[in-house]
Amino acid sequence: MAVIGTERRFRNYIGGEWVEPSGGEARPDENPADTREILGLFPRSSESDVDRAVQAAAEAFKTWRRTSGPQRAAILHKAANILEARAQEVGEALTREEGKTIGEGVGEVLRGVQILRFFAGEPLRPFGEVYSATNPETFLWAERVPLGVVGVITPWNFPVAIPLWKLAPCLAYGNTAVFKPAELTPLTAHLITEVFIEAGLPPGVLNLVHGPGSVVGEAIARHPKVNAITFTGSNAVGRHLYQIASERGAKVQLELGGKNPLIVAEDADLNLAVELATSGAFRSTGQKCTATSRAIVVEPVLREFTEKLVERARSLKVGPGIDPSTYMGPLVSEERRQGVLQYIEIGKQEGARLLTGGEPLSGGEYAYGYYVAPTVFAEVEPGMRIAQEEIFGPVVGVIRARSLEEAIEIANGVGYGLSASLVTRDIRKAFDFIRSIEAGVVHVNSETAGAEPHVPFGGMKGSSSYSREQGRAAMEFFTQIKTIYLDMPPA
Ligand SMILES: NC(=O)C1=CN([C@@H]2O[C@H](COP(=O)(O)OP(=O)(O)OC[C@H]3O[C@@H](n4cnc5c(N)ncnc54)[C@H](OP(=O)(O)O)[C@@H]3O)[C@@H](O)[C@H]2O)C=CC1
Ligand SMILES: O=C(O)CCC(=O)C(=O)O
Repeated sequence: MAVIGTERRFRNYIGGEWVEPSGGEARPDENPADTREILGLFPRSSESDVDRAVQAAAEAFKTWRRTSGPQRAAILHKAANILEARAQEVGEALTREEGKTIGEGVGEVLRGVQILRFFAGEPLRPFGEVYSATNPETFLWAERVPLGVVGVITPWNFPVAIPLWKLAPCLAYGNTAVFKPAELTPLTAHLITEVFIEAGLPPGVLNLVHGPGSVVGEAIARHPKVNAITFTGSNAVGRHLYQIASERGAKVQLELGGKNPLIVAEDADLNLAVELATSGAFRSTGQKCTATSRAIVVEPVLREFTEKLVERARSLKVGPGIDPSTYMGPLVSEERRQGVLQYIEIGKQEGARLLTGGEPLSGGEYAYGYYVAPTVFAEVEPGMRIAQEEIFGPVVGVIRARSLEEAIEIANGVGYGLSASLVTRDIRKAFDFIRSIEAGVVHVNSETAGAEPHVPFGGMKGSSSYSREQGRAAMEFFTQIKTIYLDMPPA
């Protein structure tokens, strides 16, 4: 693979201009499939860069909030068309800097296009309600108005889709944004910003500040002029941000982790169940908050399901995501790889049986990448750490259940509640599951991962802060309600 070099220095985008950060520090953006490839150097910005971006966003808010819905809709539509035309290029950049396969990379960009198109429609839809007032001379209504400046802090695992499902509603409802992408995926953030600029977004409405979360993210969360924070990422950082931002009165939205179960009922189509478990556990190298990390299987089909799953996991082609025949790429970083390997050790020490995988892949085409083999554990007990904690890698644990009721109890016995799936042919079992499962996104006969852009997305329990993203539900977070009493002046 070609070494691109370190000559391409990128900048922040603030107040309608590409600007150098205040300090001179830069960070190389590497390809996790081949670390010899450096995609560019990105700013390690400071608090003063954040302040500059927030001031620009606050200034731009004064006019952006007064643009008409159709004007905002036109810009988002144009952004969708531009992104669609650049889907292959942006998808390739995504694969090169994050590691997922090219099919998933381009697919994610096209998902981003759908998200933009949905939210381009939002400013054209009703955004208020008219009431009858006690005084017949009073005109009384309540309308949704923007919040102001929103801090958008995003992770690396969906570096196009997640920023877009936050930025599109943020801007559609009349807010301005300070966008801080993950340090591991700055190039896709740069490309998204370019798309908005080309679509005609006025200066200051979207500001991009690269840099470490502990400096840039923290400064956004603490800034008194940032009215709201929308965050996706780890529980530890999410809870920390919630504390500091909500303490000063900012609105906060968190989308956090998951420990998502796929339950296999006795009557399930086992080939389907194995395919759903494989895709849910190993696509994107397991780095999805919606990934399947527990397969909870009822006893009569446990053995057959497990054998088939192991066989399927062993058959997967692991390699650089840019090769179209690859099923599973590398982990995003060495730190993440070590984190996953540590959990595999913990699983072994806890007494779970490692059936396949469990080791880093090295040599040959793996020599310069962060690869771990698709890993299946059996004899996982519900209380084990590998059955309770988010691993965020290509690891799935098979858990035995004596009945569907017990399977659902095990599924609910974790601190998370993002997504869950049941494989069954029995409609009664499906409804029992739908009613009793503690998850924000429920699937029957489909995998735990994936989300349509026009419907609410988010988790229960420790997986989110109750609010939902995407679809019309996004309006709840990105707007506030203004109630207006307009009395006719005396004649
Ligand atoms: N729910 C989900 O979709 C995701 C969950 N995770 C979970 O988190 C684990 C660790 O992943 P990681 O990428 O480190 O997740 P983080 O929560 O650390 O990162 C998410 C975003 O928050 C930023 N951030 C980090 N620290 C702070 C801070 N103190 N104040 C404000 N912003 C901050 C990060 O910046 P920076 O770029 O500097 O890291 C990044 O932009 C994963 O293993 C997984 O379990 C991770 C990604 C997505
Ligand atoms: O399953 C999906 O497509 C969305 C997953 C997600 O939001 C995440 O991993 O952060």
